[in-house]
Amino acid sequence: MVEAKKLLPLIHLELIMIMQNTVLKAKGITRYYNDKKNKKIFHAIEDISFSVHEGEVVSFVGPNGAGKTTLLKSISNYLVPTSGSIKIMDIDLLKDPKKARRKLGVVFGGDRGFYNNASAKDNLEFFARLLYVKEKDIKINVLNALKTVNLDNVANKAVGTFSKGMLQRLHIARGLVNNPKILMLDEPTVGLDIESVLSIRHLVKELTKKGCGIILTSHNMEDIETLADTIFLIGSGRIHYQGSLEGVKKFAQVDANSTLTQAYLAVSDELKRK
Ligand SMILES: Nc1ncnc2c1ncn2[C@@H]1O[C@H](COP(=O)(O)OP(=O)(O)OP(=O)(O)O)[C@@H](O)[C@H]1O
Repeated sequence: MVEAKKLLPLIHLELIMIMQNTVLKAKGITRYYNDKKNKKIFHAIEDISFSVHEGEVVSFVGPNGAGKTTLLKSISNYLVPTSGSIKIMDIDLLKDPKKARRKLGVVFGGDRGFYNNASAKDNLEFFARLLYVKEKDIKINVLNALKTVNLDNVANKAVGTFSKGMLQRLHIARGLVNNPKILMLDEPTVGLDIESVLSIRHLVKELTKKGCGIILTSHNMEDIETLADTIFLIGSGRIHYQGSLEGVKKFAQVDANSTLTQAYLAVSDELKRK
């Protein structure tokens, strides 16, 4: 029989390998906007490169207008970057968006986005078809997504009867119907009561255990503190720092017991500078 002691380094190595599998690689992402009023070109994001690995949660933190939305829209195929490359599981998003999109889940959340008179199951089946999920996989994918977010018991209920927390979990299920390797979660806890917030955070952790890479945006710093493995400080369209929560605190030169909010406030002026 193999001793547990000998197995431990192997398990550790396996964990490191899981972390090393890249699910998204963005290189040199730049996006200009045509500022017609002032007759000039405005650089919203400039030369941004980063990777997301299996089971990793990454978050972008920065002031209003830093370029977060532009970046997220670029890497989720809602906006074409002016230059740069984005690979999702080695598929080029810009050259083969339809194929790359199959590996990607995008969750915007909010009160809208579903047909209120239709059931949760029918809504998700509809969105699965829009995402080109194969017809033979639709029913099982939808059921699995509903189970993951703990809504399988209300699969046949009309979405209009759902609470805010249930609706938010349904949004996440919608993002999961194509079994994505990477999930983008935009403000997943906004407007929720504390129990729902905790259930969403728990859900995010469960998804990472299954190997899903997650890009999380949130104005709730506690979400980021509890969930993010890697934090990107973004300002004026550039990444100023990338690292762990501890790393961010060191970068901001705040006490190790400080919160992310305190660390952020210590560098927010610097982030706003051009
Ligand atoms: N369609 C557009 N045309 C011109 N400028 C734009 C456009 N969209 C965004 N911008 C500008 O690009 C910059 C980055 O905007 P973006 O929305 O990406 O920032 P953000 O970090 O998401 O901000 P917020 O936290 O307020 O949502 C801002 O200065 C914004 O005014």
